[in-house]
Amino acid sequence: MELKNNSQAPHRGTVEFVNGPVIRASGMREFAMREVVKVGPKRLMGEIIKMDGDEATIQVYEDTDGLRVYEEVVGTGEPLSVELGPGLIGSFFDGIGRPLDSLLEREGMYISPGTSVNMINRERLWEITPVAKTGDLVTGGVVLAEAQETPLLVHKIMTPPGFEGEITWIIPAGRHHAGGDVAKVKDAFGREVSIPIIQRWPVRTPRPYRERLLPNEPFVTGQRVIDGLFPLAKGGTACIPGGFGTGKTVTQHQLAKWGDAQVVIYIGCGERGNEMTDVLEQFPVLEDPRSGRPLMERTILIANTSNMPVAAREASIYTGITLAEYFRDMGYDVAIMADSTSRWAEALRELSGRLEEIPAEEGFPAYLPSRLAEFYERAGRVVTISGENGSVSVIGAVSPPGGDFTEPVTRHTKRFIRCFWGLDKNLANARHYPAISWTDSYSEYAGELDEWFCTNVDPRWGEVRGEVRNILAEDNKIQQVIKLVGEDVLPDDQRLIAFTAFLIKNGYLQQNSFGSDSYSPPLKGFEILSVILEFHHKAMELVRKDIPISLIKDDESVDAITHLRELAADDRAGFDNLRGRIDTHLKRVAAERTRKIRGGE
Ligand SMILES: Nc1ncnc2c1ncn2[C@@H]1O[C@H](COP(=O)(O)OP(=O)(O)OP(=O)(O)O)[C@@H](O)[C@H]1O
Repeated sequence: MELKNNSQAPHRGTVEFVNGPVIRASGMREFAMREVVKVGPKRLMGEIIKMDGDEATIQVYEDTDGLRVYEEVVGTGEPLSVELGPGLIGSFFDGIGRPLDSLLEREGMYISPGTSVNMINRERLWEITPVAKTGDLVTGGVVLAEAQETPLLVHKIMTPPGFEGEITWIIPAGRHHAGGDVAKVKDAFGREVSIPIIQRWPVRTPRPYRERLLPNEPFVTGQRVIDGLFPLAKGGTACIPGGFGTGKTVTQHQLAKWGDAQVVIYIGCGERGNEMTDVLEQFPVLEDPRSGRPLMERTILIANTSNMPVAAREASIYTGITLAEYFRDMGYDVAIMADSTSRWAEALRELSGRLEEIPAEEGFPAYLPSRLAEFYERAGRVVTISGENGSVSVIGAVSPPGGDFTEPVTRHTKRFIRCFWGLDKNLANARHYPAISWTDSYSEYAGELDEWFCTNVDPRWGEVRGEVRNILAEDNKIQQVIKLVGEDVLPDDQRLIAFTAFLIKNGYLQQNSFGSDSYSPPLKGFEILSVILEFHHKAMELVRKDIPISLIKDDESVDAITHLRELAADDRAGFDNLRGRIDTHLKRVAAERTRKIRGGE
């Protein structure tokens, strides 16, 4: 992936023009498109984004204040790359992969321009166990050795993609520095090549895989509205658009904590300075609920510091997704969350303005959709080049100004994602959490995932899901009528639909992230819905026999439906007990009615 031979003397050019994070330089004929360069005496990091003869346009990832024309631009011979190896998990990086934890320690909250530091600490010792042995023939992606990176994750040190040869030396079991080699391999030309533990990969190039798999396994989140109505597949794409304070961050945290992934990559793109501090403060205290250990033991954070120029924010999502693909290649399920992609798109807009490009809608560049596609298209469940199954699921929050889902970032994002969890301001105002709208949201995976849920949860999964959606859609129309003429004029069958929808909303869709209901396994959600639907079917029979809805609703057993979520998923006796009480109540109502009719009342 090298752009040129590093042993050559670096190319040099001259700054001609500075416009914030965008500069133009001359004498650049020898440089390569997308090459990383160091600019000026502070050696600010930049990337060539346009070449025109002898001139190049460079986006600089650091503050260009004080930079002057005629200062030097020096090539590095490399595209923008990340380091891959043990030591990534639990770290905080900035958008271009500089480790914030060690920078914060060294430089404080405001990192000086030109500060360079390795992404992975070379000196750190790891207990490494070889997996391959001398004489093995290896190809790209083969696991050579393993290190217990954190109590929650084994790091697999692999051969780089595209590699082939015979192992002539393998690291012995024991404690080794991350900066060393893991193996030596004789390649097809008989040359002995060392494979380092820490490898590099250019962030804008997707890592290769063997085959894409169908998205037919769910990314179980433990959030009922998602798993039950708008499920995400492993390797799928989702977006969470929502206005200010509607619950994007809480939802992303829930997915990070409970989502079906061994590795979480969280990209915080904040506008306000304190948003980044929030991310850096909130994440380390989050607990992995399944193991009781810190969530950071399977998480990497990428936070864009408020004092970093927009270009670094633009790069952050590529840095994040490359790290995700690396762990996918080890055979892990990885979830990547970007909060919020609107701030990332604003970075694109600002850069485009500086480049004096002709703006498209609302000032965003015309290539906004293709950039969004580049990000979301790197999601997927795949067979890796070494034959393992791994996945990268991508979940992007969007913050549309004023909660308007027709603005360009939300609209274009919708073209590339298959799961849309729209947050509704009215629900958030009514403190219905998660405020995921059941009318605006959709999942294009639901059909493909039904089979998995039918096999692994209950054979009636698809049927129940369909009926619940119908009731909610019907209720939507009924609510419009109620708004106009009130509930009293509605026929009882419609009032029952509205009541069942109320039970679904309050007993199933609402889920408090901060209590014991924070994680709801699919089986529990299914049990709740089946109790609600059983009640609905029996109640509808009574309504058809002209039994007033007021009698049907009026019982403690019916009220108790909205408390079913307090039961544990495997509390079969608890669910059956309520089923029994509802049944007794409805039978009693029917019997009383029959007695009254016989008695001529
Ligand atoms: N699932 C939930 N359960 C309980 N409370 C919730 C839930 N979702 C959101 N909230 C409440 O809503 C508040 C705002 O949520 P959050 O900070 O996630 O919104 P946001 O959309 O990220 O806001 P911003 O636009 O400022 O980034 C939270 O502090 C919390 O009180």
